[in-house]
Amino acid sequence: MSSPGFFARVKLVNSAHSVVKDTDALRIGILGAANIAPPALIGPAKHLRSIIVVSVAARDPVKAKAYAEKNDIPNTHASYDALIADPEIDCIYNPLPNGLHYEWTRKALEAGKHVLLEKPATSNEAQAKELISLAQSKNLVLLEAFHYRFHPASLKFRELVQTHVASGHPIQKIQSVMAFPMIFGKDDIRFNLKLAGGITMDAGCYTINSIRYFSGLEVESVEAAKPKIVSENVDGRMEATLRLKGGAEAKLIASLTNPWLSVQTYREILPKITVETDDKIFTFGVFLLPGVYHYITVKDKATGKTENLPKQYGGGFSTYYYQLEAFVKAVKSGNNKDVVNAIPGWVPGEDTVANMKVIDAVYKQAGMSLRE
Ligand SMILES: NC(=O)C1=CN([C@@H]2O[C@H](COP(=O)(O)OP(=O)(O)OC[C@H]3O[C@@H](n4cnc5c(N)ncnc54)[C@H](OP(=O)(O)O)[C@@H]3O)[C@@H](O)[C@H]2O)C=CC1
Ligand SMILES: O=C1OC[C@@H](O)[C@H](O)[C@H]1O
Repeated sequence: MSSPGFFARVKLVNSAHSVVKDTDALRIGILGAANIAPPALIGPAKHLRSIIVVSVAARDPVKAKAYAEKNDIPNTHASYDALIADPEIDCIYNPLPNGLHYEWTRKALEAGKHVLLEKPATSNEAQAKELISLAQSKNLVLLEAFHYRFHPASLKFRELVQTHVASGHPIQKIQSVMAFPMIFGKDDIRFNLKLAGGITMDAGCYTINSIRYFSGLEVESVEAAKPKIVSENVDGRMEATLRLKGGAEAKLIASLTNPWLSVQTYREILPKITVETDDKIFTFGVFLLPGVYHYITVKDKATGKTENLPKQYGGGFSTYYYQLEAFVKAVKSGNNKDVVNAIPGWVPGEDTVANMKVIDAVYKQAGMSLRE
């Protein structure tokens, strides 16, 4: 497949030309008229024959209708409960605020629906455990939307690191950064404690997930956690040091409060993961949205030379497209474990629980209370 150029990629990842749908296409409904749904679900679904976005429910039915019209969604439901209860719907997309993930995902699973659930999965580890075991007991797919993992560039970077590790070079250090200035207002759900806000939940969940995913190592302990508190028990920036099993040190920086026009913003604006072994430093820049742009470099510590690897744009689709394709495959397989576990980038239930466990541990280490 040839790779499109930068502007073609930006256009493609945002484009929404519709393909003809399969007669047995999955039918998915959206909980809430959320901002993330158009790029994360509605657009990508238009490219896929095997899934149709059939409805959206909002707390205000007028808002749901306007959203449906704007996004070419054929139907609306008068409430979240009504959407979940609809027997014509196979799957639910849950992009509600973090603090509502558990309640509405549980309801959807209880109603027999497969769920694509926005990150972070729940407010804390205990809730994640409950949801995962409920999904397993009902043989339903529950996927936490760590979309970046499914993109060809992420798969390539992981393979690169893992191959080097397997050749006798264990990871010594790893760092993941996702730090932006104040792009959301103070009233945003991300800073609302009642809705399980906080930066460790928001950008932090990606940094933790990427450390675990690319290293293939679990977190042994959280050794330090330094928050910048923006309101009671809400972190606007978090820096933490983790110890991974086997001894490697991991650092995360997550922020949504970097000062505009500062050196800090300049240094941290691009999400970046760096993995260091005894002899090499692997870097994956813009690992979160590699469909738009990314770079992968390998620096040889002895010679100081840096190799720039070919970019992996594939067909130029977004991370969300690849994620949705994986979700559909899992559901279509009947949640067959052999199929699901072989999907590159898949986020197994235990992975979701492990990620929430680290978020809890960061909050504990920072002297903050867990989200509820
Ligand atoms: N995967 C990704 O790249 C991204 C993921 N996210 C995740 O998606 C989720 C939603 O984020 P985002 O789309 O930016 O958020 P929005 O604020 O745009 O949407 C959240 C939706 O939740 C509904 N809602 C229900 N109860 C409340 C309440 N008490 N207060 C506020 N909203 C409520 C609203 O729906 P209604 O229409 O019913 O009023 C609203 O549309 C978060 O969990 C976030 O972490 C966010 C951005 C990127
Ligand atoms: O991808 C993202 O970028 C910005 C964040 O605040 C958001 O919630 C996250 O999912």
